[in-house]
Amino acid sequence: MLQIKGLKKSFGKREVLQEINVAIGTGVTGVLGPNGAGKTTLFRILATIYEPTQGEIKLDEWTWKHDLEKIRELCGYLPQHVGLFPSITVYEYLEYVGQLRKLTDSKKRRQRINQVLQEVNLESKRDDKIKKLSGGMKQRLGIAQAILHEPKLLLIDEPTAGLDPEERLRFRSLLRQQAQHRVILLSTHITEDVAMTCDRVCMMKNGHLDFYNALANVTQMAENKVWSMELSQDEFTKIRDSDECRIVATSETGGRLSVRVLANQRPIEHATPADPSLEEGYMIWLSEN
Ligand SMILES: Nc1ncnc2c1ncn2[C@@H]1O[C@H](COP(=O)(O)OP(=O)(O)OP(=O)(O)O)[C@@H](O)[C@H]1O
Repeated sequence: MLQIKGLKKSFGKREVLQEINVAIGTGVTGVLGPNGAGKTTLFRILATIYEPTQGEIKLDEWTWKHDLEKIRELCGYLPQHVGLFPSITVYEYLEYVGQLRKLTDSKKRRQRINQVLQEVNLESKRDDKIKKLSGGMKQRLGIAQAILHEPKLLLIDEPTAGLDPEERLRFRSLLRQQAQHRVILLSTHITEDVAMTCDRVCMMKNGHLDFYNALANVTQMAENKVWSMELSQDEFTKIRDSDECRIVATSETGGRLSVRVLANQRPIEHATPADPSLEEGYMIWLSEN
């Protein structure tokens, strides 16, 4: 269990994290938030790169204040931009990380590398130079370096940006496989990553964090606020320019526009209520926070 109490972080006079209080168990927890919300700052504190300005963090019985070395052993981190060495092979890189991570017994280290290569499906690439890997393969190697020492807390910062749909699916299923005995935090802007991968979700804005125990609680925020309708061009222009409505999807068939709109009131007489998505719940949360 990861417990964060009264966590604050300031850079100079700027308060970037404001009084974060949350307790997170095993499984994948999404951390959704727009640019600048404070997600990376939170992850860097958890990864022991930044020190908090105030507050307590605990993983099971270990604390960030008193057990820093132990926390470093228990924590795996895939940053937004992982520094892989292009001219060495996949295996050589994991050998290097294994030594940094104090896997000192060479036989056990070799076994663990082989096991992880299998888990992330990179066995056939083990002797390829890193520069030859695709973006998705590099992200999978990023996960491999983060889980090599079998961490209890796994921090993954925006992993699917720039991946093609197939690699994105593969990455999501890899994360799910890792979730059984670990606390995994997945930072992302992409609600679909959360919908497909996460057991629960936190939402961050301006350094403030709200925790939701089930994704359905976020989806529900858009209940009775999503409408679908067909519109003429004139009607479309009216709705688009209205302060009361926000168009979230549009498609065109035979000159008529099918539109999905977020609005507190029925935006036009023939609009029908629609089932909300996680993304729409998130958009409502963003507009209200
Ligand atoms: N080292 C630093 N010094 C000063 N300000 C910083 C520093 N690191 C981050 N910030 C500021 O803190 C705020 C939160 O940044 P952070 O990178 O944590 O957000 P984020 O949610 O990860 O955003 P993104 O999705 O764009 O990565 C931003 O306004 C950023 O400019």
